[in-house]
Amino acid sequence: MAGDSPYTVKWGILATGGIAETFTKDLLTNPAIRDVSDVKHELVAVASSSSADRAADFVKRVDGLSSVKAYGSYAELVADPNVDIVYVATPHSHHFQNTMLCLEAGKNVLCEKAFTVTVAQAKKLVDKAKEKNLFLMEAVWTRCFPLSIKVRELISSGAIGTVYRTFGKLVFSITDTLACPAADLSFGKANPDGSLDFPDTNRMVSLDLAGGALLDLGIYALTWVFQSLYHVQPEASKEAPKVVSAINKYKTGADEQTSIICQFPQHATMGIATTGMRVATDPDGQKTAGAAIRIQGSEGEIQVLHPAYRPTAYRVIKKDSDGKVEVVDCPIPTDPQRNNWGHGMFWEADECARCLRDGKKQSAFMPWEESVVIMDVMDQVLQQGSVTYPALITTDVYDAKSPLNTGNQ
Ligand SMILES: NC(=O)C1=CN([C@@H]2O[C@H](COP(=O)(O)OP(=O)(O)OC[C@H]3O[C@@H](n4cnc5c(N)ncnc54)[C@H](OP(=O)(O)O)[C@@H]3O)[C@@H](O)[C@H]2O)C=CC1
Ligand SMILES: O=C1OC[C@@H](O)[C@H](O)[C@H]1O
Repeated sequence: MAGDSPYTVKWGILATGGIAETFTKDLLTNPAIRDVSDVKHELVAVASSSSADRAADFVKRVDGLSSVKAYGSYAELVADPNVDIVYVATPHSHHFQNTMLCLEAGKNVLCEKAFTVTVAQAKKLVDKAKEKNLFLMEAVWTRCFPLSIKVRELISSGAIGTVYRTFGKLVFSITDTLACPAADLSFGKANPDGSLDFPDTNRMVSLDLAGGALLDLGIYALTWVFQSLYHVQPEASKEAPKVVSAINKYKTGADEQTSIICQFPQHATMGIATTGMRVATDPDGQKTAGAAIRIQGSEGEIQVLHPAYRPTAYRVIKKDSDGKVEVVDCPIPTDPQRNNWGHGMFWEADECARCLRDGKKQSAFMPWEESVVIMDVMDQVLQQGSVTYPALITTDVYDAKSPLNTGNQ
């Protein structure tokens, strides 16, 4: 239980790329900006697989304290007794090996999405966390937003009646499509010559880094399908969906456009998740294209506005609303003491802190079982679309000396 003084969690950051920086800056904001006083966060160590200098540069970039340890290997980070929990911020390809490295060393873990490359890897991580009695959570930060909590409450309280269908789409593109009239989230990433605006070695499209739309972006469309049609169901009646999907591949072999139907026959519900890097929902960047997610019930509809991964508004349209739409803004707070920084990842950090404080090994927002079921869906989709990743990143055999852990890959 919470005492008078906040429970402090000491974080270690594994990798020094884009999202590691964003997350760490959120960690360092004052919890008071989001009305939080029961937990707080301390950055104690950062590791880069490239060099200790790179880790030290990272600490400077995020304006961390000079006492923060800067390591030149992931192994040193997980051996640091001062670290309570490690945030794994490497590409998807690395998550299984890196998270295992942490768990084997006795560290609690918050691991970036997508949790793993295969469902077998996800199950092994969960088994290891159980065996070691450690906290483990897939970092689907959107689930920890007050907006998500509110939407889940609305669904559970019957605000839109019985929910039958959810549309969710997350796309990187420059053009919209007639093929998906419902929901969307997009960025302009298609070049006039037909290529995508990433080098073939970039983690978005490289098979070596488990690239592709599904694992990077489609997971958010699935997040909303699962939050609305699965998560809110009583434990006893939860059913894994039947999955029908289609994939268009990019020249690298990764999926560039993917559509998924999740059918929950016992509940008579369906979730339609689409993702891609070639079609757009928000082509003008002005959110004029409308809802990113549509959750449709017998008495009305909840629409979550673009972007699906970091939404700041939703609306409720009741069947008998007579043209009136309730629009609810949920802005992300910023910290005036830290250059008005605030991205929204602090809510998942707070959730981790509360779980650690309360001795919980998993978060109710993103339970292990749900991470595994979603990985199973994505695994099936990749198989249905014949996307094949290299053995190095699909193996579910842990290897402390894997190049994915030592940084030679
Ligand atoms: N929640 C969110 O909103 C977001 C989540 N993500 C997720 O975070 C993860 C990382 O994404 P992002 O930060 O954008 O990626 P970056 O490429 O920016 O950073 C990845 C970091 O991983 C480390 N790394 C180790 N081996 C490799 C390798 N072979 N190739 C590339 N990087 C390597 C590097 O750090 P070092 O050299 O220090 O070891 C690198 O800086 C992904 O799983 C992605 O899905 C990404 C963006 C947003
Ligand atoms: O998690 C994510 O959300 C935002 C996207 O820009 C990014 O590619 C993805 O990893």
